[in-house]
Amino acid sequence: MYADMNDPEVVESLKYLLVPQADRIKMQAQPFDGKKNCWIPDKTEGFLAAEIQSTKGEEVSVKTSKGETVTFKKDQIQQMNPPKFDKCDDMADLTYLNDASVLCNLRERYRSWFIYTYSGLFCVAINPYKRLPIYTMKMVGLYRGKKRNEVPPHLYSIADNAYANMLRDRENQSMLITGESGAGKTENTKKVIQYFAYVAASGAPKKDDGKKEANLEDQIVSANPVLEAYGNAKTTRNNNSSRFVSSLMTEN
Ligand SMILES: Nc1ncnc2c1ncn2[C@@H]1O[C@H](COP(=O)(O)OP(=O)(O)OP(=O)(O)O)[C@@H](O)[C@H]1O
Repeated sequence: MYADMNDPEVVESLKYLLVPQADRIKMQAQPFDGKKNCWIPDKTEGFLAAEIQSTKGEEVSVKTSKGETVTFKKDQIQQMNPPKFDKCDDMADLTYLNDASVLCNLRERYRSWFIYTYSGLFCVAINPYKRLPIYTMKMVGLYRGKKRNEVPPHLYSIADNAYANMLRDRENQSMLITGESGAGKTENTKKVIQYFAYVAASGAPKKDDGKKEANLEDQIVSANPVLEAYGNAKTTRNNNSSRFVSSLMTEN
């Protein structure tokens, strides 16, 4: 199994996974001053970008991206990462790992329908509430056997790494899928099972009538309720997680 990067179906899927190089170059060209650009708290947006105008003792006067001038206490302001980190794939790479930078990175990615973002060993998934063309057989081909940094963030990569670890170490692997109600735990669990089904089916010998592949895949997917019941028993409700955000992580 492999993916042809020029295949129109693969190109369409990558629109929902990979930040185009041209966009990255454009983002990096944005003016930025590490001493002035910052995040401020905002009632509706959570955090807003702002520019420091002046500092007086513990008070900092900023101009927000909405054009207002507001004064905050120093400790209410959070440092902003340079534009080269905009829409970054792995938030563990951020220079400043504060709430504002993490949430605003997830928000910016979600605006472009990039629902998966790594945070170190975790993969954060945000519920898109619509079907994205990122769970196709061709996407399985793209992620199969690839290292995490060779492909854009996807839970297929987490699944594939777990599968590779199992084959290499001959050890059982587990995947923790956690998040609040409606975050997408069940959906993502199904996608992981679907990935293993595709991978297992593609390696299975075909019957004389050539129907073996679909057969094995159907069998694995039909075991979904059993696996799901097991998965839900392991799931913990994480009250700290943002609404509709779930995280996935493999453990040895
Ligand atoms: N990746 C996704 N793509 C498309 N739709 C999704 C995705 N993730 C979640 N959804 C949508 O959100 C709904 C809720 O997701 P899901 O049932 O997986 O949540 P959950 O975390 O298992 O909730 P609960 O803990 O209440 O069972 C799904 O029925 C589906 O419509």
